[in-house]
Amino acid sequence: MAPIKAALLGFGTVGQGVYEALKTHREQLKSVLGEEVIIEAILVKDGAKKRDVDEHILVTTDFDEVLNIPDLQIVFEAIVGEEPGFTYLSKAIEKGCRVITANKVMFARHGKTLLEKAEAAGVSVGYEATTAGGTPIIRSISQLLQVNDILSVEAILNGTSNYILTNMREKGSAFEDVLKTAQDLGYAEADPVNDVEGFDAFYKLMILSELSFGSSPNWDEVERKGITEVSSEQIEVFTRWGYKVKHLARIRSDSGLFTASVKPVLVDSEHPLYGVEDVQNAIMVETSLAGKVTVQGAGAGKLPTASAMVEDLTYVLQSHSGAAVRKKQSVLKVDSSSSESGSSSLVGEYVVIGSSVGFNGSDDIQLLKQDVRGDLVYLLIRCHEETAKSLKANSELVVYEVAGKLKPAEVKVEDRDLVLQRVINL
Ligand SMILES: NC(=O)C1=CN([C@@H]2O[C@H](COP(=O)(O)OP(=O)(O)OC[C@H]3O[C@@H](n4cnc5c(N)ncnc54)[C@H](OP(=O)(O)O)[C@@H]3O)[C@@H](O)[C@H]2O)C=CC1
Ligand SMILES: N[C@@H](CC=O)C(=O)O
Repeated sequence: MAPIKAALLGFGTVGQGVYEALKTHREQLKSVLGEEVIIEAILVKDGAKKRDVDEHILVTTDFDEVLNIPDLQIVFEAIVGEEPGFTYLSKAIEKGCRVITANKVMFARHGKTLLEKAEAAGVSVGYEATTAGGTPIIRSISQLLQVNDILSVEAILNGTSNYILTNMREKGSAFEDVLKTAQDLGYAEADPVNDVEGFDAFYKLMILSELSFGSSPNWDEVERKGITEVSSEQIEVFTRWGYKVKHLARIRSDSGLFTASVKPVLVDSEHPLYGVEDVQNAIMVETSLAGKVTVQGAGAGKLPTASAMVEDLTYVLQSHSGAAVRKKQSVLKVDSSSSESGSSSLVGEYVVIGSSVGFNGSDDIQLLKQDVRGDLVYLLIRCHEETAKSLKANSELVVYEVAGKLKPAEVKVEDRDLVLQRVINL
């Protein structure tokens, strides 16, 4: 039988990982697929750069040369940005190729269209690598949880951010130094602003939303924050209080009404994602039958990401449908909101940091812990969600939510006057 002809778009961290994995796992692939997989062409941006690849491989900057390869079956895409990735994959699908992508910026925006195009063309799209690197979350949801309804997803989705936060806490490293290491290790995006400002985790969350709920919230209305505001001093105070800062991406759909956010949140040792460290990602999916299912693995890097792409080979070669294979849940009403549900009947715990923190006029604040560092006051408080919202709106204050502490308002908020007195007198 003839070998399976493939092309590789991009030869950076991920592209090189795919190239290496196909070589080192050639026998395993052959026994699973029944054929060898041969890379015929590699598309790059800089045609002058020397590439260490087998002689028979066409290295080009011209995508048409790639498309014109006779009997091309697979296109792996690992380039950067929405375009030209979307156009290239659209053309490849129209030509009857199966495509496998790691490009989440592109897939978050155009995934639905690509899946529809693939459906029409009778081919399939593998996108496991777009979300959480080597962690097999896409196929876990799409193929192993087809009957369950998905109620919510709570996840650590950016390996770079988790790596930075872990190293700041455990080794006392400076933010910029760890970011540089994450870049050297191939974890970070070509523009690391995508990682540290929360865009990357946001795109992944939107991909998971489409897959889990069949739709996603209005992007502009999802609260998105990165980790650049998290300081070493904050981490030190939180550690003494028994908390870690984790960059959490969360989405819930209640009868089609979304609640979603991507931001740094404090977690205590009871939280299921407390122990997820370094470049690891973890995704906790709350389901109607199976309860909470958590998948954890390397969230970034050359070989874990390549693993996701190479594992997609079996899926795209065996499946003839481009559609997201998980059944769509009925969406009664699609609305969007920020992290807060809008209900004032919830009480949660928050850390508020500021140089002069006072809560005059608030009627529901309970002080749980406090610390003072130089000019800054750190307060752990319990209050209504609405109060937290107004604190967050104050640009003089930094406010972190403590995950898992939002509870119905029957939780008693005690000693209001006494607490207010203490807070104001700090
Ligand atoms: N790094 C990781 O851990 C992960 C990355 N991803 C995603 O995978 C993709 C690739 O990431 P990564 O390998 O880290 O990025 P790199 O910056 O290391 O590599 C990007 C590659 O794409 C090529 N490229 C960029 N733009 C074009 C273009 N317009 N036309 C042709 N080739 C182009 C570059 O060419 P040249 O070599 O000539 O510069 C380079 O080879 C991104 O979409 C990223 O978000 C997904 C999961 C994990
Ligand atoms: N830059 C990303 C790479 C994987 O998607 C990350 O750090 O998670």
